[in-house]
Amino acid sequence: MAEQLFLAIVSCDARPMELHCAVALGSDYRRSRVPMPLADCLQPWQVPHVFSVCTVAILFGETGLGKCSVPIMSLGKHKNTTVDEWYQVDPDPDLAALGGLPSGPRLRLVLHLQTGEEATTAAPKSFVQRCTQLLEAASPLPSPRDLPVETSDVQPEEEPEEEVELELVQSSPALGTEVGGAEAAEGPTPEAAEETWGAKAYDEALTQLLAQKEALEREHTELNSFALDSSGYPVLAEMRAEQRAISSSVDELHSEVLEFTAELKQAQALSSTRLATRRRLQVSGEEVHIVGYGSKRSRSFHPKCEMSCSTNFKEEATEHRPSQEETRETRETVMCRDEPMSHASEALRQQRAQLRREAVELGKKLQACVSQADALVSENLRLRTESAELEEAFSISVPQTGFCGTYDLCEFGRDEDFCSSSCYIGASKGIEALDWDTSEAACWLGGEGLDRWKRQLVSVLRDGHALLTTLNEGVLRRVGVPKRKAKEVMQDVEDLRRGAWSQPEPPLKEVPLVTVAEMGERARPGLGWHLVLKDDSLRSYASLCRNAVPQDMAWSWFEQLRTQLPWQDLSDSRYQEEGKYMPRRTIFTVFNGCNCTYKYSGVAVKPTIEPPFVARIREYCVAASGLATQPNCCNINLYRDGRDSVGWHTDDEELFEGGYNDICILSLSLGATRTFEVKHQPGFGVARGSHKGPAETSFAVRNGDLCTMEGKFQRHYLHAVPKEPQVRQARINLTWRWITKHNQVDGCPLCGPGNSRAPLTPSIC
Ligand SMILES: O=C(O)CCC(=O)C(=O)O
Ligand SMILES: [Fe+2]
Repeated sequence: MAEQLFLAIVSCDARPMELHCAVALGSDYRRSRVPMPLADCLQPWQVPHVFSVCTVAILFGETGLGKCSVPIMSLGKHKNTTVDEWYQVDPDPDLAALGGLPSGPRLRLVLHLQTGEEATTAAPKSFVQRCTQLLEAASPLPSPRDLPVETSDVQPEEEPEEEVELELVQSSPALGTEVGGAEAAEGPTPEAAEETWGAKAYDEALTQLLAQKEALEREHTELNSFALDSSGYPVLAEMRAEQRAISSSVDELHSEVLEFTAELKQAQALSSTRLATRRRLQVSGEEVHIVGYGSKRSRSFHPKCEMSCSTNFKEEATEHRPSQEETRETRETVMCRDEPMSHASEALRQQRAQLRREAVELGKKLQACVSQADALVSENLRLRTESAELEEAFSISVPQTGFCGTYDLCEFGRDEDFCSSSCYIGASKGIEALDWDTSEAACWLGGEGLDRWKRQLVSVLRDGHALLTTLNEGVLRRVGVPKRKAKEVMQDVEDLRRGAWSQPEPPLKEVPLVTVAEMGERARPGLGWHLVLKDDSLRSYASLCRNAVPQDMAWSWFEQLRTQLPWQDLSDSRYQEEGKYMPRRTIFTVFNGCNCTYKYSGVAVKPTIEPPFVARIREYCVAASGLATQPNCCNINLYRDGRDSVGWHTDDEELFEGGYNDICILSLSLGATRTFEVKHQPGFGVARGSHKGPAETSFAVRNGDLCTMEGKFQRHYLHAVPKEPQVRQARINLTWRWITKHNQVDGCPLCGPGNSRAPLTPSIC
């Protein structure tokens, strides 16, 4: 449906001489005089979007005095009617900063939002009449009879002249209004306006302000030259000292983490030596058993077994077993008995269990350190931002003293951007190093065995983020670790993770997070955003807004998406029989140059460039949620009927970094009503079968509903849309996400250090 705006600037109660205006709506921009000549008022403005804002700036020559904004939404209730209104002008910050203007002037605008299938480019009669009346009074104009005005209005019957709705806002006495003729009867007295805002007085004030501005700029330049000696700015120096102190605390914490991981490594080494011994002993034990029961296999047991036992084990084994002499004397008897063996292996089992408990404890401590380091890093970031702002204000170039920005190359050989913006010596650094330098990692292996490699790995993973989240068997195999060894390492790592996983997340007051329920309520008050899951200890939230999209619009989007998208049938190589497909159809859209493939549980969904009509749906939904930035990809599912579904899963893929960062996923439901189910993660590293079990929270998702999964939801919770065979209609679901770690393997052009950090809260994502 076409929408166009007619706009006239009738007067400005600041009333200096030679006022001009600049008007912008969407990509259209025009300049004119104040008051606007009628010919300019009759040029319609195409309204690009219901959320567009028309901005009117007032200029004195080239100097901006201020501007006012008219959201198109605010004219929605006055469609096809002429509105005459005074708007407050926000003073230009440069002028306001000089403290010169007591308050902003106001603009008198005549507005007419014209809609309807037959909207023409001709100005509506009521608008033309009103403008002519006011503009003639404000300044000499060409006769309207000379201008190309179409005589028939858009809806002449529905909108007869007498019923024209005019809304007049009364001017404040302080500002007054300068109008003549017919207008004078509607506004405050012209005398009052003259007293306060005479043109002459205004011009003088402006000249004074400009002189004041120049003087301040001179002073500013002088201050800057003085400020080159940073000791002149104790605040800045203090902040630098604080920043240095925090940096060294972060360093201390890292060393602590390194100590913990080294301790763990030692424990692992001890445990694997003992395990190996036990295995050898078990083999020998079996042989004893076989010989004792008269098997034909008659390899000797003692010498071989004893030789292969470590000194360590020998000591333990002798506590439980007869001496060699005794054994020789009673060989037949002893060979029939396996109690000593089972005692020894029981002791080893207990030791192993003890070691695992210790690993869990170490994991907890590690997580506590990681959280503390997180909080310090945020504090550091805050201070850095503040000091950067101060520096910018004073234009001081003081050499950096922290660990950011001082290196040309970071320790992984990346350029300084990689560690400059926050020097987050954490997840991204360790993980990136691992992903990007696999040949380096393989070289560490270099014949020296896994222990050597593990030592290097631990030092690469530094603060433990990657160790806790992204290290998996695949990564180990990629750098050449043999399958069995990779499994062993992962078992230990998962003990560590279990310990860490049970730890609470950092409190909100330390690392703040704003939910979409709050942002949506702020952006669209009364739309109905509320929380359906609030778990502060796990920083996990879900927000819901019923009917965020009006029913008609939602159904028409549903039909458009269903019929126009190139839906794909995916086969999950891990869980699907050959030739069978996942129980839903899918498409993964990307934009802004991203080229990442979406990979999850054995499926690789190639990206499709987001079609323009999907972009419009996205913009609408993001605006309704109050999110500050646009997501850059969307997973779209088509559930053909209630037999289609998605099983328990978490969207913690590396692309979104949701396994360890606060992230946000925004979801729109269209078509049939289905149930959305949520439950806690059973624990990291636990086999998939344990995803069985009932939902803990569930709610219906209906046509036009928006909902979210936020914070660490993807780390701690699972979600699903179960089969509901009674549902006959189709449903489409769009989940918008923010890719923060673009995939190098796919050759995504956005891959690189600058894109590697995940948003910490949805408000800055
Ligand atoms: O259909 C839904 O509501 C959920 C879809 C989902 O979880 C996903 O696409 O990852
Ligand atoms: Fe999901």
